[in-house]
Amino acid sequence: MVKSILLLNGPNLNLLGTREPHIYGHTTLADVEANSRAHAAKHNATLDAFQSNHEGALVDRIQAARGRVDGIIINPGAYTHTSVAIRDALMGVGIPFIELHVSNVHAREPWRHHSYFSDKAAGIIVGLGVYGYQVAVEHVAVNFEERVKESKAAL
Ligand SMILES: O=C1C[C@@](O)(C(=O)O)C[C@@H](O)[C@@H]1O
Repeated sequence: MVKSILLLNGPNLNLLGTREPHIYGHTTLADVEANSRAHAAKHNATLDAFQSNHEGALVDRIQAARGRVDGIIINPGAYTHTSVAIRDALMGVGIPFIELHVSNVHAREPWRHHSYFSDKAAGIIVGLGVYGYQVAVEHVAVNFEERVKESKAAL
């Protein structure tokens, strides 16, 4: 059973709800996190949420999840397009993850089209607005069982 989910949000996602609402909508990060927790609970899973504007803090949080977390949902924000360090951290802990973007990055500036995460993600959710977080939680809680077994066997 998937018991423990970690939800990570990168830089500027603390401004959800007020930041460029025509792109990111009006829902706050606090609401996203509460809703994600509630959906995890429906599947008897716990969800920890962490947001940081600092790359190293996100790396530290991923490392601390090793052996404790079954699946990660990450919106790396702008680090999507730059961060080898966060990619390496995810690879290093071997925890399966979903990459998520509130906006459709592929319909935006060309430099948002490249991600350091997509080729390693179990799945990618883009452009569903904050509803994507709910989809990601449901998917991890219900469908990550096999991946969790594989990642635990590899530890
Ligand atoms: O900060 C963000 C948010 C984002 O990850 C999204 O959720 O759509 C897309 C990124 O390009 C951007 O830098």
